[in-house]
Amino acid sequence: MKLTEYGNTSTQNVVAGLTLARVTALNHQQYTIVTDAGQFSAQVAGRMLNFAVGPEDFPTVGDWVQVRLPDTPLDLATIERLNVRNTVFLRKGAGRGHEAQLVAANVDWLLLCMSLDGNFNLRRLERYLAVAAASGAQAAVVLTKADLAQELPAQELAVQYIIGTAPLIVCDASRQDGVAALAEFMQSGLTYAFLGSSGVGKSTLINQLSGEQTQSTQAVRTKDAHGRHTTTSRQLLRLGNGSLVIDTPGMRELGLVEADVDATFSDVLAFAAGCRFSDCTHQQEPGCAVRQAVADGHLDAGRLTGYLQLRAEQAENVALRGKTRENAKIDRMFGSKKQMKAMMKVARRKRR
Ligand SMILES: Nc1nc2c(ncn2[C@@H]2O[C@H](COP(=O)(O)OP(=O)(O)OP(=O)(O)O)[C@@H](O)[C@H]2O)c(=O)[nH]1
Ligand SMILES: [Zn+2]
Repeated sequence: MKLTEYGNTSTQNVVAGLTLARVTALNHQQYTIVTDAGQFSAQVAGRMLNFAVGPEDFPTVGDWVQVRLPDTPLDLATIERLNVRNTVFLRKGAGRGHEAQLVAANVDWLLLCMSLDGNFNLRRLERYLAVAAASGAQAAVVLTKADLAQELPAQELAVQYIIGTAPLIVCDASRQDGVAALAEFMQSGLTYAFLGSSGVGKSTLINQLSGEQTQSTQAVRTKDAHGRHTTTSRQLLRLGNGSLVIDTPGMRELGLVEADVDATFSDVLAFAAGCRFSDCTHQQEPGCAVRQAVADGHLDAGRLTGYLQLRAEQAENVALRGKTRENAKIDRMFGSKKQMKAMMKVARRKRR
């Protein structure tokens, strides 16, 4: 095995005694890495754990890392350093927490998957595009289950309007050559991450792309409470054509963490330039050119709804993130907010 088969090797200097590696799998804090010397299980060095402030400080699938190799191949390698990322894809953690969750790093193309059946939703696609725009990776849209589409040409047109010049690939995995267009799109040496709601057919596409070749490295699958198969761990696979693929767990909902909403709504912004007030929220102000465009039929009302929704969510996130950061800083400096208050009390007493 050659590490160069696992992507365009990071150019960062490797510290003496350490070895360059790429993270190819992550399952419950257990890493799998590849190096020129082969594949190893790995753990994160204690030193890295101590200095980690947020989830971004931990390696994730796709990361380039520097490791200390074990004496025997059966022992764990130790990840000592995390190389600077070209791109990173974050999502809001599941549940009530606002912690960001790393999905994948050093991805060249995000393949935003949406099925053409009942799951088809343009507002959700806008959400994925906004997150993709902030990731640094390029985005392409993959429409799946074409065999179940009710009105394929109209759906394609609607998607094309939203994504502008981004590539659009339509797949029908129920047909023999249903993923041929996708296979042709994917280039050797580049890293692709499939993103999309649970059940849109990501794993099916990946299996068809890889054929028999990845049997031994198949993503770990477990049955969830409902007895459905769900992708639970993330894995970077090398396809026969040399391209690298990251399957990500299906998401019920993609929460915005880092997002570039404006980048996704150039049509809305173009109309907004004509609003009477430069800080127009396009909701009730007089002289709003965006609402006028909707009234005149020049702009789809759904676009404005999608834009306002994502903008509001983004604003809420920025505020929340500031708070989370502040708390993390306090914890780092004082151990906890309680300790900080106790120390401030002592300091005030001393000053008197
Ligand atoms: N009719 C039809 N069914 C498909 C197609 N592609 C996938 N399916 C079916 O859709 C279901 C879900 O497919 P998966 O590939 O497991 O979906 P996934 O996106 O990987 O789901 P998660 O692992 O939960 O994220 C399976 O029953 C597939 O057989 C398609 O092109 N046409
Ligand atoms: Zn306006």
